[in-house]
Order: sequence, then C-alpha cells, then structure tokens
Amino acid sequence: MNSSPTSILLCPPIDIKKDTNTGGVVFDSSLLRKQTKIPREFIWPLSERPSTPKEFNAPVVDLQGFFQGDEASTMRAAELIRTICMTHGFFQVTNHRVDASLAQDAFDCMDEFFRLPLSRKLRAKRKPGSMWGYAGAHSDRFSSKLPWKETLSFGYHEAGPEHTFVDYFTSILGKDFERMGLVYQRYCKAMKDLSLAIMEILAISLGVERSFYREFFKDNSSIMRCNYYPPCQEPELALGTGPHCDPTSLTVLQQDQVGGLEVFADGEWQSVRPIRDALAINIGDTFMVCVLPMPINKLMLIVSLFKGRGLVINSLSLLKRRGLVINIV
Ligand SMILES: C=C1C[C@]23C[C@@]1(O)CC[C@H]2[C@]1(C)CCC[C@@](C)(C(=O)O)[C@H]1[C@@H]3C(=O)O
Ligand SMILES: O=C(O)CCC(=O)C(=O)O
Repeated sequence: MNSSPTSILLCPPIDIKKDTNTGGVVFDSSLLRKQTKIPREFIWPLSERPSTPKEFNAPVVDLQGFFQGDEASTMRAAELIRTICMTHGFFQVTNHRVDASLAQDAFDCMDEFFRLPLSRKLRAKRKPGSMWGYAGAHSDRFSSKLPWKETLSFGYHEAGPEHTFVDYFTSILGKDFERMGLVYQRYCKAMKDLSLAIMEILAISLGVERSFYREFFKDNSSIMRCNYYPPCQEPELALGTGPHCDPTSLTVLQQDQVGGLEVFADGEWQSVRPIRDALAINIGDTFMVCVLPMPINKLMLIVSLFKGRGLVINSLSLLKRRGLVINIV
C-alpha cells in the first residue's frame, strides 16, 4: 500500500515547513501523514530502531482481590509485583477500577483535540520551560531523530482547584472544550487513586510499612500526556517515541489496541501486546534506584510505528495509536 504507484502520484513529497522564529520543523500531521517520503529529521539511525521484536510476556496483575480487601489475593499480587520489580519493572493491571466509560471519554477528548487544524492546536503550544501544552514532534527542543507524534501535556495536583483543567482548556481553546477539562480532571483523579493503590501493593512487595508509599505520594504531582501518533507512510524509518527511561516514580499508560509499545527486557526489545481494558504500569527510575535492594538495569521503553506482527500502523487509516500517560513524579 505504501509504495503503490497511485499513492506516489497522489502524494508527491513536499518540502517540510520550518518555523520562521525557531527554524524548527513544523509538524502538520494533516499533511505529513500523506507524504510517501518522510522528512530526514524523522529518520532514526538503523542501529537505534528495533527490528521486528518478539512478543513480551508481560505479567498481568489482577487487582480485584486487593480492592475487595482479600488478604490472600493481595499477598499474591504483592509477590508477583516483587518478582516483576526484581526483573524488569513492567506489568499490566486488570480490574483496576478506572471506569471504562471515563477511559473512553479520555480517548475521545484527545481525538477531538488532535483533529483540530494545526493553527488551533498551536494556541495551546507549550512554552519553553513549561510542562503544559501542545508540542508537535518536540521540534521546538530537538532538530533530528524527531518523534513522529503530537503531545498534549499538563500537570495534575489533587489538592489544586477543581476547575484548573476547565479553565485551562476553555481559555486556550474556547467554551467547546469545557467537557475536555472536566473529563481530564476526573481521569487524573482516577489515575491518582489507582497509583496510590499500586503504591500500597509495592510497599508490601518491598517489605516496607504498608501505607508508607501511599502516604509519601499522596500529596504528589503528576504529569499527564496525551500522545497521538499519526499515520506514517515510512514507519520502518521513524519512531513514535524514542528509547527512554521514565525519570519519575510510577507510570500508568492507557493505550489503544494498535500496539507499538516495546520494552527492553532480557537484553532485547520486546513488543507489548495491548490487553483490552488493562492498563500498563512501569516503575520509573526513582523507584528503581530508591527502593530496590539490589541494582538492576533501568527499564527502557520505546514506541515503534509497527504493530507487533510487523504490520504498518495506521496506513489502514481507521486504526489509531494513542497513549494516555500519567507519570507520578
Ligand atoms: C520527565 C519526562 C520527560 C519525558 C516525559 C517524562 O515525564 C518521562 C519520559 C520523557 C520522554 C517521554 C522520553 C522520550 C522523549 C521525550 C521528549 C518524549 O518523547 O516525550 C520525553 C519527555 C520529555 O518531555 O522530555
Ligand atoms: O505513548 C505511549 O504509548 C508511551 C509513550 C511513553 O513511553 C512515554 O510517553 O513515556
């Protein structure tokens, strides 16, 4: 499909637009998604691109027993998480009590935002030094090995005013985005509650007083990111998110069914098959360094633009690749 003569004729490569102030690439996904040749700024060195990875056998932790106060089940979950922390630090959780319709609303709101024309998204453009706002391919910060993605980020603090997000979205995008503010306010609260529950199990796993991390993190801040990976006509050359560790404590990720997330485990990149209604969790650097009794390798993540089975993401334009990420700092 990518290299069919018709698509080449319909979509001749264009010169990439540059920001007149910063000289950075302008990531206009409505145009770039149709380009048969991607701009060189997005091409990653072969050595940094994972080749078709094998599937990662991600452990699944069922939180039902924990939430029902079942001690035996909680201890089993804690033991499983302990083993996970001692090896790679990545797992998925089911029965996590984040309402499915809220999770769907969070995807719908991000779709609504990323569908806007670039000029409107740029009204929310992230200012240097701020964590709040929209960024296309992080081209304001980097000039090569750009990620093929758009991001909308904001910070969450439970004790902050309840209307923080509503004020932010409506002031920047207009009244129509009031619902988006309300949805993300509820969503971040739900994710915060979940992260504290996981902190409690982590405390049991690691042999510290049960409420220790819950107390420690209860007044914390979180970073929320909506990552949207638009269709790419040369997905084998680009990456959605480059190889990285999370320099934070705990990450909760809600992803759609397309796939693309990979973890570096046992010395190789391995793809994580999304499980419907499950959330992906990984402990970040802070947790690894502070709490683990023995040094282990940091967990590395990447988002490739391939599905696990090597099919091209999103060329079949109905598919999407979306990640809603919360980093507990
Ligand atoms: C503190 C952070 C920086 C990044 C977000 C995060 O909360 C966790 C990981 C970082 C990141 C995702 C690693 C890959 C590159 C990056 C620029 C991105 O693609 O978003 C990173 C984030 C950043 O904003 O610097
Ligand atoms: O978007 C995703 O699926 C995950 C991206 C990621 O690893 C991150 O933003 O830290």
